[in-house]
Amino acid sequence: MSATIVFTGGGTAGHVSGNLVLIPKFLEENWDVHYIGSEQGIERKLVSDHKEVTYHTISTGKLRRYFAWKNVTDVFRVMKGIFQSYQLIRNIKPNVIFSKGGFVSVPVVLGAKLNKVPIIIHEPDLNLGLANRISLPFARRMSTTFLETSQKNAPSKAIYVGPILKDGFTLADKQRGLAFCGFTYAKPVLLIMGGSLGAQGINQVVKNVLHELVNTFQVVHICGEGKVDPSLSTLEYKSYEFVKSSEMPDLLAMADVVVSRAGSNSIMELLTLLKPMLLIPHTNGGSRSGQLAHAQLFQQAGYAEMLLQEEMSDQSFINAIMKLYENRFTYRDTMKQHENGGGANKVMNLIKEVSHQDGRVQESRQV
Ligand SMILES: CC(=O)N[C@H]1[C@@H](OP(=O)(O)OP(=O)(O)OC[C@H]2O[C@@H](n3ccc(=O)[nH]c3=O)[C@H](O)[C@@H]2O)O[C@H](CO)[C@@H](O)[C@@H]1O
Repeated sequence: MSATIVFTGGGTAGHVSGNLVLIPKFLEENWDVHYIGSEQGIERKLVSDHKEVTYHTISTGKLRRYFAWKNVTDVFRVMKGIFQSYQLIRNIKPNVIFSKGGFVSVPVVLGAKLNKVPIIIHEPDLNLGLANRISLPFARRMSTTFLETSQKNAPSKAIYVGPILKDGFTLADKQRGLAFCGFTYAKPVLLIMGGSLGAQGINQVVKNVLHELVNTFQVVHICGEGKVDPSLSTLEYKSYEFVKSSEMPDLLAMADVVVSRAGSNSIMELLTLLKPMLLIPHTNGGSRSGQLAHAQLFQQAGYAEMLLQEEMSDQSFINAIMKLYENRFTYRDTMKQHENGGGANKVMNLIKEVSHQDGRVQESRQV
């Protein structure tokens, strides 16, 4: 092994996806790759596809910005997680820790700091997430998906790299996407996705207006775990709980227009594939301002239309989709002017640079 890396991040797919892009690249270069995540979180399932990665679990608690009794018990769970991370990292002796954020990452970052292991965090959102806000003072560097984030937060540590996208996006294939859904070229395709955890509000409105949507489109809908309604399935409407990340690029390539939450990775993938998008930002809980800011930025740039969930009705949903479809070529032309490639390689170089600066790569070779 040339060196050892520990990845962390989880809670939603958005806090794992960049890691899933980087892991195969480090494995290819013979790094010893470990992941520290939670027992039940989505990260465990997603990372399990990579058999060469050693997955370690720690106790975690949710970071809430509001008062709840669970905050009290969660303090103890987080303390336990810090202790477990400290011991794990002391045994693994990694050269570097890479954190993609989410609440599971905080104990790992603190455990790394206590072991004096260099930490790099990646911030995928325009506004710093709570976990990364806590982690930033302990991190050596922070890579960012948005240029504005690197300019506004700790510019001496921050480096803009753009989104960490799967290589699959450059090879995405419309025909494979159509075959996956059993669709044809007869009608345009509308892809509806409610973020990696699904979106109940969007699912309900889709159900209400499906009969109208299929007059114009073939519709593929990613609903979230346990939310598929098999009684709605037809030749022109396919729904899935979650689509494997290896299959996602083909599904996006197949779409003529997309309705989506405004999670950072999703909107950057759509921008890369020049997909006109109707963004319905997540409006509950902590990430409210985060997704709203993304949607506003993309709307102002001319890449997207935005519809607020609290203002959404069956009719406004249909109207927004039809407007998007009618103006699809204008959105595409505007998106062509945006350049956001190469993020994964830039982060990889940063990780190697920090590992080497620290001198630990040479040390571990001698062992
Ligand atoms: C509710 C919430 O907290 N949302 C946050 C979460 O979003 P969320 O977890 O939805 O993350 P993103 O939209 O950023 O990314 C989702 C990723 O999952 C993939 N995918 C999605 C569906 C599917 O069936 N298969 C699949 O592979 C997408 O291609 C994408 O790569 O993390 C993002 C990144 O920090 C934030 O911007 C969001 O605000």
